[in-house]
Amino acid sequence: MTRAVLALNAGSSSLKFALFSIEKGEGATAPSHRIASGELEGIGTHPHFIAHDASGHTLVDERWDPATTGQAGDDAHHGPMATLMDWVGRQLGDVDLMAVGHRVVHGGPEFIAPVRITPDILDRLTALTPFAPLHQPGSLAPIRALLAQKPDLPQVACFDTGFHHTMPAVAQAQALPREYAARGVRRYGFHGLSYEYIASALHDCAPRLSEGRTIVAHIGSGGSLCAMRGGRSVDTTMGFSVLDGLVMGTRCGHLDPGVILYMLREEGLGAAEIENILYHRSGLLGVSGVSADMRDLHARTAISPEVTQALDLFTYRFAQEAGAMMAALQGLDGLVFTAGIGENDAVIRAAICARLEWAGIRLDAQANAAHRDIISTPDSAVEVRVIPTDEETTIRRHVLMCLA
Ligand SMILES: Nc1ncnc2c1ncn2[C@@H]1O[C@H](COP(=O)(O)OP(=O)(O)O)[C@@H](O)[C@H]1O
Ligand SMILES: CC(=O)OP(=O)(O)O
Ligand SMILES: [Mg+2]
Repeated sequence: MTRAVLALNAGSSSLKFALFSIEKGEGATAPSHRIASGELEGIGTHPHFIAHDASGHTLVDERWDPATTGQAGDDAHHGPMATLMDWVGRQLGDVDLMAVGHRVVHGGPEFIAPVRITPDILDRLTALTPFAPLHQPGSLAPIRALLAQKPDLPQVACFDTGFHHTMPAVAQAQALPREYAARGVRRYGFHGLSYEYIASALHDCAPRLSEGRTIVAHIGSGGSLCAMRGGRSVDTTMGFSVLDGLVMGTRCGHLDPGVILYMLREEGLGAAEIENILYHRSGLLGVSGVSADMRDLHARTAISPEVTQALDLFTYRFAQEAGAMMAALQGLDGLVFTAGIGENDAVIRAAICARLEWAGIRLDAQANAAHRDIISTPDSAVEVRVIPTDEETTIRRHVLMCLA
C-alpha cells in the first residue's frame, strides 16, 4: 500500500487538497510526489470541483448551483467541506494515510511552528477564534471531525501566521495602549503558507530576488502583500485580522477605524452586523454591487461604471500598499504575483504595474499576456514574476517536519 499525507487548505472561496505519496524515511526537503490534487473553487459564486491524478488526468470536473452547495466555513458535515471529504475518502482505497496536514489561519502569539493536534491543542486553537472569527472555524471543523472519527490518525496544524514571526517589533506593533499588545492584539500577518512556498521557489529560481528586497503579492479571494528580504517576512499588509491592507473580494482592506465608530454610534449597528459588512459585503463585491469574483467583473466593465470603479480602487489601493512595503524594504528588487488573481489575471497585473512605473517597473505586455515566468522587460529596474503558489506543498513539508 502507498503511504500518503493529505494536505487540506481551506480558503475563503476555495477548498484545496493534495494527496502526497511518502516513501519510508522521506524527509521534509525531499521532492514531493502527488497522487492526486484538486480544489472546490468559486464557493459562494460558481462552485466548481476539479481534481487530477498524478499524470494530470481529470478525475472529477463538476459545476454546481451556488444556492445548493453552502459557504466556505460551513462545518465539516455540511456544505463544501463535506463534499470534498466524501470524495477524498472514496479515493483512499489503496492508500495508507499516515497523516493529515491542515492550513490553520490563526496561530495567535503562541503557535509559530507546525504542531501535532491533540484535544488540548485543538482547544487552544479554538480559543483563538475571536482573532479570526470567519476563518478559524472553517480551519478547525475538519480537524475536529477527523479527531472524533480517527483519534489515532496524526493531524498537524500549519499556521498562516507563522511565517511573519520574523517581522521586526516595529512592524508587529500598533499604536494602542500597551496593554493591548499583552492581550495578543498586535499585527500578525497571514497567507504565510503561501509566502513560505514562494520564498523557497525564489531561492531555487531567482536567487537575486530571494536575497534581495521583494514584494510578494498573494491576491486571491483574500489578498495581502509580503515585504520579503533574504527570504523572510519583514512586513505585510494584513495585520491583526484578515481585514487589513488590500481591497479583497468581499473584505474592505485598510479602513479608518472612525467608520466603525460611526456605524456603531450613528447607525446603531451591532458587532455581528458590522462584521458581516466588513467581511462579506465590502471589497470588490461592495463597490461593484455585482460580484466578488474578478472573472465576473471583467465581463461587465463595459456596461457598469461601478465595476470599473471597483477595479480602479483595487489597483490603486494595491499600489499604495506596495509603496508602504517598499518603505519597509528601503527599495525594491522584485515583485512576484501569485494566487487566483495574481497568477491568472494579466489585465489586473498590467494596471498595477502601470501604477508602479515610478518605482522602476516596466512590464513586457506580451510576456504578461502569456503569463510567462518573468513579465518585466530586461531593462526594468524591478524584476516582475508570476509564480503559482502551492500551499499544499508547504503543508506537506510541515507535516513531515512535525512527525520527524
Ligand atoms: N482566470 C482568472 N482570471 C481572473 N481572476 C481569477 C481567475 N481565476 C481565479 N480568479 C480569481 O481568484 C480568486 C480565487 O483565488 P484563490 O487564491 O483560489 O482564493 P482563496 O484561496 O482565497 O479562496 C477568485 O475569486 C477570482 O477572483
Ligand atoms: C488569510 C486569508 O485571507 O485567506 P484567504 O485568502 O484564503 O481568504
Ligand atoms: Mg487561498
